[in-house]
Amino acid sequence: MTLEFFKYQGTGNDFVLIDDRNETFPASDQALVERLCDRRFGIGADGLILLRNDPQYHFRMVYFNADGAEGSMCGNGGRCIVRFAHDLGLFERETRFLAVDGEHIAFVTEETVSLKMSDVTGIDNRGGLTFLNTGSPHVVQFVDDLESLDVVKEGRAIRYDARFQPGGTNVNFVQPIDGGTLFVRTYERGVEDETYSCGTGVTAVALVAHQQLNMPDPVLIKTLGGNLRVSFNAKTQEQFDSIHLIGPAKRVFAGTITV
Ligand SMILES: N[C@H](CCC[C@H](N)C(=O)O)C(=O)O
Repeated sequence: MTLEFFKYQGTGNDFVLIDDRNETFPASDQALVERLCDRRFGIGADGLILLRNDPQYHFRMVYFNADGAEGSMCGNGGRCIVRFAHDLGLFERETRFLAVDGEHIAFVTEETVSLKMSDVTGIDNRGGLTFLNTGSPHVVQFVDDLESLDVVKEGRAIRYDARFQPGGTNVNFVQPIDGGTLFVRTYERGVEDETYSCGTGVTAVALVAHQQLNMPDPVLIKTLGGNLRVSFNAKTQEQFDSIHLIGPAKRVFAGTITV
């Protein structure tokens, strides 16, 4: 079988995008998705995303982590599929689409995609670790020297910690740069490695920084792959709506692969 694919990236979080409006992609073949995402034996990506039709929306997003399993919400992937749908001509400036965590609205400009994220209803303390769900589960931990932190080692220990079983969690390490800017590095579940950026992760970080450091809206985030902005409305200290993740998302290349 020959597959046509597109490669997109949003602040270095990279994805294989497939136009699957005719629903021919074998989505239950986990080994195939894993192989397509493999950086040596496949195309290489942090995840794979199918663009499918939906009767009530411009499109539906189906997201798989690099391990081939269907994942929870992916913020950078969401921004990339919005750019993809725009490149396919499915909408002009504003879109409504469906993802695993429900409806999303997004706006595109030449440079950026602004994606409305799900509302956040709580921030927990799990035995000393700050945990919240922004569409995907995230731990947020402040550290002093993020540059030299072993993110894979420290992140993996928390990802598999008993407090977050059975699903596990993504893990974000954060160091404030100034009163409105944070440096973030993320260990991603399902990729089982550090990625260059994680959209639901930096969203979680911004909300926690508002709660714990009084950081005002919007929060600016620096990741290994570039800069993002998170804007939000704080209803209480741990409830947020009108959350938007804003930053670049670009097509890198297109290709065909025989599988
Ligand atoms: N990179 C993604 C997160 C994917 C979530 C995934 N790692 C999981 O929790 O299963 C993002 O930009 O939000």
